[in-house]
Amino acid sequence: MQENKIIKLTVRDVRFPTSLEQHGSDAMHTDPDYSVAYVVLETDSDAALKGYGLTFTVGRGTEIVVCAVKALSTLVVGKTLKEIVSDFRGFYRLLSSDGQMRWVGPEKGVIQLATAAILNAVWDLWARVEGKPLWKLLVDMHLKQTMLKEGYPAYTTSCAWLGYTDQQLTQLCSEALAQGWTKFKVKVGADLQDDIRRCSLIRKLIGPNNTLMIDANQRWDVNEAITWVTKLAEFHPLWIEEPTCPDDVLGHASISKALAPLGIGVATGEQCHNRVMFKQFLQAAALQFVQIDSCRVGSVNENLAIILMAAKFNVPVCPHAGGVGLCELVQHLILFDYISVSASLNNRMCEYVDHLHEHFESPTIIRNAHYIPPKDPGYSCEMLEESVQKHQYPDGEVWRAIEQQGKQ
Ligand SMILES: C[C@H](O)[C@@H](O)[C@@H](O)[C@H](O)C(=O)O
Ligand SMILES: [Mg+2]
Repeated sequence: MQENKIIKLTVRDVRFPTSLEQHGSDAMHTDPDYSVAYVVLETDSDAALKGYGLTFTVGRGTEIVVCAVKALSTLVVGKTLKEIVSDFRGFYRLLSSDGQMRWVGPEKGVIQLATAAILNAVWDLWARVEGKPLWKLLVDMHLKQTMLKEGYPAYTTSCAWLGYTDQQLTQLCSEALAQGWTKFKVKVGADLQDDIRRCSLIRKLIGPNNTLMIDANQRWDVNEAITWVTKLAEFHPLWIEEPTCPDDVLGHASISKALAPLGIGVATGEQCHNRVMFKQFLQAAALQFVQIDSCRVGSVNENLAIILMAAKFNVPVCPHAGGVGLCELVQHLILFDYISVSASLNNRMCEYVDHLHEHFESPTIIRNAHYIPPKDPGYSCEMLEESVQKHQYPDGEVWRAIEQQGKQ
């Protein structure tokens, strides 16, 4: 391998005004502008190879993540890729345990999101240097024919965001059924009567045999979660996602225990800040579905540890995706899980949200409700330069236009 010295890191604040149409809305995030802190690593390689990385965040929070990435950048610039990957564990610890930065984590919150964006770019660079898509770099073995032929099963969250009307829900759900989707997630948690109406509507539309999941985005207390979900049990959801505070391990365990007789599992992970939290959730039997996220924890490194722990506890991994770029990235990890770890599709699926893929150089390919394994080298993080420029906050043309409208 050439040395590939990293000579520059740039990070940009890229936001999409999704809140204008209530895309992505839920019980806690009523006006999310889907955003990324977008990192590009430049190298001195002959081919001027670059690594692209990102982390997903929402609206104004992006500027804090960008700031954290800048603060970490000195730990990366000047290093060679060879140096990094020959002691990746050491490099991971350098980023996550820097003596002057770890106080603001450690390994959680903004600093961890920033670590994820940088490490995602390093993984992307490495996979590009090897000329392979990341999942192949990880499995580095003969391909499983089923994945190539059929892809990895996906579920959709795009039909039933909390801010969507019943009419929108009906239309999107009917379209999705026609496209072959069989697994659907509905946002719940703001108003019980609304939830009953929406779940009943979607259950009627999808029929008794398709799969339904519900997601409360941390809206309830523990007892409230149990009572509320019990009232939705008649719609037979497979799981309740993020029923309560994402840090409340024992609370999740109580909810899991109470809902088990109803055949409803607990899913969580999109805001689970590190592998130690996942370990506790698994040890306490506090979740029945592990929702890894490509941008919340310390990139591929930490997700591999979580995938292996989930296998040890025999709990299926069903990644969180959507946002900006989360589907693009996490598909690599779930392919690795299937090919090298779980070798099972039982109760397993990967989230898919039909938004913002057009801004990526190698957007996800979905066929018949399955993720088709990506073939382009890298970790699928690279965004279209035009999209980045247009959405860069606050000077990109999209944001300038919105500001103008606000003034009129
Ligand atoms: C603010 C976001 O859209 C969340 O609602 C979203 O990540 C969600 O929890 C999901 O499971 O996709
Ligand atoms: Mg969720």
